Amino acid sequence: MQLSSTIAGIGPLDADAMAAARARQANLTKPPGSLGELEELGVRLAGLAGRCPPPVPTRPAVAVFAGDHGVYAQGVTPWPQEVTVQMVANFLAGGAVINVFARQAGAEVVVVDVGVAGDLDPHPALRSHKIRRGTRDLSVEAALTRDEALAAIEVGIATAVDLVDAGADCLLTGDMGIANTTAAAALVAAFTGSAPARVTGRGTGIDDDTLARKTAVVEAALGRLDRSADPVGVLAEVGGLEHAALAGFVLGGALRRVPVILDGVIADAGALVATALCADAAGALVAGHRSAEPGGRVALDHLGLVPLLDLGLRLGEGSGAVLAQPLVAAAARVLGEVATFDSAGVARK
Ligand SMILES: Cc1cc2ncn([C@H]3O[C@H](COP(=O)(O)O)[C@@H](O)[C@H]3O)c2cc1C
Ligand SMILES: O=C(O)c1cccnc1
Repeated sequence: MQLSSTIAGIGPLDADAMAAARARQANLTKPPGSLGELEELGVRLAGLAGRCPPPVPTRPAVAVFAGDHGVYAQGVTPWPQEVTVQMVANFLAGGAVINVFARQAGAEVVVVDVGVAGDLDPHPALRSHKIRRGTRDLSVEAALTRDEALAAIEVGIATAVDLVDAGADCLLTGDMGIANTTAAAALVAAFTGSAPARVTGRGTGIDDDTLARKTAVVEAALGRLDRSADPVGVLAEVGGLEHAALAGFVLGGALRRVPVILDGVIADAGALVATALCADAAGALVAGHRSAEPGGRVALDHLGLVPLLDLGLRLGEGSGAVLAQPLVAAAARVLGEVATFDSAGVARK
């Protein structure tokens, strides 16, 4: 599905449904505001669905977008690049953390190859949309051409639309790609204007020397960036194929008006791209958790999102999004099922 027509189809949250949800929150048998962030989340879910009470999402689907990174060559991660392809096989075999958490939450898992450097055997849960075998090295040249970035965005849009049209009512972001926290840091710096040192973190667990090298790599990429570039131009210069696909996934979810629960820093970076392309896409976003990666916090602040969980997670794969999904369902369910003061005969002054 095309980016331009997708953006044109995304509208704002429904103000009437949100007003109805706020009024209803005030009449439910609880002190006003006592459910904290879940109350505002319920209001936003009503605005997204265009009705109050909003539907309770019961069929979550997580899409794990996988790709490799040319910047791996700069020594920014302690893990071998083959781990990307090996972990994709692990996802398909059902043995990774995301599979375990998805079984716990009753979520479907699909894996989307947008740019894994190695070959993958066909599998029913694998969608093969390889755009190229890994990006170019973002520290020395543009990671992607504009056409490659656009193609990856459109894979993400199509994945979201396809999952929703097949019955999913809540989309969860996932990622796999060794070295992808470097590209995520570069995107967060570019879209928020933050210094690379503030948004570059230890990823899978790097020592001080590697962190210094990783930060210098992000600085080099940012130094090359044309400040007048549009969001797709910025994405192509310093991003990754999975970040691009995640941006499209957010847009596709917003188009279909279902909540999109963000996982960690890779998804947060993708959401920055998506909202730069279409501000109204922000209405579909739910921050599943706050990643331990510093760029995650900066991105969520920029997006104005309050994370539902803050567990020090730094895995990716979609793990934090899947853990947060029951909270999103609970926020919707409250509006439909909690008794009102009148219906339950509970007094208030
Ligand atoms: C075994 C393993 C499983 C993972 N699952 C997610 N990631 C996460 O770590 C990677 C990013 O970190 P960095 O930028 O430091 O390489 C991504 O693949 C991300 O999804 C994993 C990483 C490893 C090693
Ligand atoms: O925030 C994340 O999703 C994350 C952090 C570190 C490594 N991989 C993913």
